[in-house]
Amino acid sequence: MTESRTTTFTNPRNYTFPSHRLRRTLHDSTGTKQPIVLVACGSFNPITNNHLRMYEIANDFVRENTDFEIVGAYLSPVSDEYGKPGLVSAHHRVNMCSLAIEQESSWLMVDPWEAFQNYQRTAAVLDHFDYELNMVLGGVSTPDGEHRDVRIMLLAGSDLINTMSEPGVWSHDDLDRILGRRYGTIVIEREGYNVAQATGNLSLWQNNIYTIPQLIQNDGSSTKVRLLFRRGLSVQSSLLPAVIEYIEQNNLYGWQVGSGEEGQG
Ligand SMILES: Nc1ncnc2c1ncn2[C@@H]1O[C@H](COP(=O)(O)OP(=O)(O)OP(=O)(O)O)[C@@H](O)[C@H]1O
Ligand SMILES: NC(=O)c1ccc[n+]([C@@H]2O[C@H](COP(=O)(O)O)[C@@H](O)[C@H]2O)c1
Repeated sequence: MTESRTTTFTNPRNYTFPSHRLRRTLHDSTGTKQPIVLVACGSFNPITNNHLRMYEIANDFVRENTDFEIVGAYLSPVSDEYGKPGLVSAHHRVNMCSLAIEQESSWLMVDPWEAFQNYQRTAAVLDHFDYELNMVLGGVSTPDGEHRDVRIMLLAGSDLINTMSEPGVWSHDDLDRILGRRYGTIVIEREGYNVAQATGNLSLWQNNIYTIPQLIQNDGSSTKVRLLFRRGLSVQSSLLPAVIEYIEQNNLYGWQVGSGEEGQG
């Protein structure tokens, strides 16, 4: 790769890049697979079973349809400075993500890098992963001991990719970085956001956009879960038990007059 790498980053205090579940040696012995790491950026307010399901869907898709091999996968909760109405503190959102993956997953990791500092654009987040994985850790190896750089890929729902065609939300330079040859995206169809429509204006980068139609549609969202909480209704099928317990113990998402959330959903 000839593009230059960003190498200057501000880390939160006491930050360590999580790599305990990263696979450092490829399974593939044919030499044809490209190692990739999945990174989903978002509010995770709170993390839902649908967020976790995204990784399963992507894993099946990658195995069956691509020459990629997934060596790691991360959730990257957004900074409090993102300022979305109803966003609970990064501390709670990171804790909920950690509890969820501890309980449910053997391969996902939570990276608190963007959560615990100023707002970082998604392109900068992917640059941070590229730097940590390829410059600091030195990428991964083939079974024969050959070095391979890891390709970072944004894992996203089609609603997020749809915003890439909205004027003023993403800069052309950032889109070129995220969807260019170095990175790329795996897009999971989300009800109400047809994948072809969501990616229609991004044809410049079509070779690096992998779209996955959903076999079983699921219109769940964190917004809907917050609404259920406020109304005192059951959330058992949307969240993991450890996440529900955490929310109750910390009294999150309760009805608050003037929170700006009333009536959304
Ligand atoms: N049901 C779903 N199907 C497909 N993708 C999803 C689903 N829920 C969340 N995602 C994706 O997960 C990523 C992080 O999402 P985010 O935390 O913003 O969830 P959200 O449910 O959209 O949140 P909110 O309702 O608070 O706006 C985004 O790429 C989003 O598209
Ligand atoms: N220009 C950008 O980098 C840009 C624009 C819009 C959203 N995003 C990211 O997409 C995610 C969106 O999350 P929500 O769906 O919860 O709003 C966040 O991680 C946010 O940082 C990035």
